[in-house]
Amino acid sequence: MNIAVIGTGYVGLVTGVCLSELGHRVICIDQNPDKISILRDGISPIYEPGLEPLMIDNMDAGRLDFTTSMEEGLSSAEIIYITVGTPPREDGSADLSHISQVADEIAAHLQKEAVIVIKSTVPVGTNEYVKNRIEGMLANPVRIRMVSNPEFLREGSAVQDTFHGDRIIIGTEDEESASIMEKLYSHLQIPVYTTDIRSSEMIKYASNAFLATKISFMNEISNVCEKLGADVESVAIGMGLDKRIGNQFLKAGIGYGGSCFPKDTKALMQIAGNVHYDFKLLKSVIEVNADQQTILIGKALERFGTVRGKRIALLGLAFKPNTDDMREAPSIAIARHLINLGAEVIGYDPVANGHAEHVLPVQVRYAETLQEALWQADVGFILTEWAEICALDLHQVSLWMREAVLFDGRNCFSLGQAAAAGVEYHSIGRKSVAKERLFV
Ligand SMILES: NC(=O)c1ccc[n+]([C@@H]2O[C@H](COP(=O)([O-])OP(=O)(O)OC[C@H]3O[C@@H](n4cnc5c(N)ncnc54)[C@H](O)[C@@H]3O)[C@@H](O)[C@H]2O)c1
Ligand SMILES: O=c1ccn([C@@H]2O[C@H](COP(=O)(O)OP(=O)(O)O[C@H]3O[C@H](CO)[C@@H](O)[C@H](O)[C@H]3O)[C@@H](O)[C@H]2O)c(=O)[nH]1
Repeated sequence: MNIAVIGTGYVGLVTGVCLSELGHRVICIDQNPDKISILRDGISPIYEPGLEPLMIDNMDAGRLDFTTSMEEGLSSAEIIYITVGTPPREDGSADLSHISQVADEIAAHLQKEAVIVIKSTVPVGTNEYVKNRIEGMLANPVRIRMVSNPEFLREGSAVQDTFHGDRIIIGTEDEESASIMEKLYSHLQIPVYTTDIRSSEMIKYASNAFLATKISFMNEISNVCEKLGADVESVAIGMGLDKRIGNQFLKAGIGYGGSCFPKDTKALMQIAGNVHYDFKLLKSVIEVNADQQTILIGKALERFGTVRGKRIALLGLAFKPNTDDMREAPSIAIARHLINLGAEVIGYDPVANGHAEHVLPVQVRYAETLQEALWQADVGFILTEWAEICALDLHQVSLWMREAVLFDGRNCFSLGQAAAAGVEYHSIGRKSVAKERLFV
């Protein structure tokens, strides 16, 4: 089929590339000319494992193209995906200005009947709003069909998730659109669940809010574990053996970050508030997460009294491993806090240093390697569980650092590893390790 994808961010680019890999002819449209020019040169503007080679293969096969022109992009499209951003506004509600702008452009340039698929995460009722907006402004009187098809990919494993996701959700009001979409995805061995549009829009927010709840719940459990001398890693394993609970998303840490959970939980609060519903549980999930993001600083202050003048290495800056995305990364709040407290901060991330420079305080310096970051540091904060960080030889670390005190926000190491290496090690929901012994 001929497909146009509007927006070439994490979702749009991955969607466009994967659909072309399935044999469809895809043109990706973005208003950012720099992005389109990079893409045309066969370079992915985002770090996403496996994406760039797949993109190049499909460009070479003549199935994938990029443009800034809506007119060109929409000229032969049978299916139009909307994948532009829906960032948070000041009050937490979703900013739909990019969606509205795209609706206007579709109305101006659409020349023949098309299925319009909203993949962006949008508040309940947005598909209806977009349909009315386009129909109200159509330059040519053609039929449009709306489909809500929320995206569930995770950054860092986006290509894998697209080809092997748990489910595809299709929200539509007519059977023909449902069968067009089912046919489109028929090469993927992924269960398809078709429902009405409003429920489909809600499934996306409910799913993210539920996963965020799991994380905040485990973070609170970890805080209680610390006070009682229990080990949150063991607790999570024991809980996860119950199939009703499941063993995923039980990892305690320094809170969830990224472009989705923080934004979508706040948006769902607003969506509920708009219909006069006070979503108390979700409010707590958000509050717990805000506190958890800076929990390592509390631990450091408890240990040292002050961090003024201490040289602190932040290991991992992106919000999770295998991505360069810094949106709502816990490292942002942590770096700001440490700088305000008078610490000297040096950051290291295998791929996100460049992006971090734009969002972390200017006082933060950057290292090219883990060794450079840890060299003569008083304290190390582990913020992202990159494989390279979890593979560190702690004995070696103790030789590089001045004081060899680690605060691990991702529980990358076992307590035995830390004790054997002779580092002082404080992690999440577990006993601390003194240089010679374990202590509570
Ligand atoms: N990032 C994720 O992992 C993820 C996963 C699932 C769902 N989502 C949702 O998908 C949507 C997109 O997220 P993202 O992370 O890909 O966003 P992004 O910010 O990375 O990309 C959005 C792209 O849209 C382009 N754009 C904006 N307005 C445009 C216009 N009028 N015409 C053409 N292009 C335009 C921007 O230039 C940008 O390249 C959001 O609603 C998000 O919540 C994101
Ligand atoms: O047990 C866990 C799992 C995750 N996290 C944190 O939660 C955040 C989000 O992680 P993850 O869900 O893996 O990454 P995202 O790319 O943000 O993906 C989420 O957000 C996307 C955008 O909506 C959805 O499409 C995905 O299904 C959903 O998992 C990260 O900061 C993780 O460190 C934890 O703290 N503990």
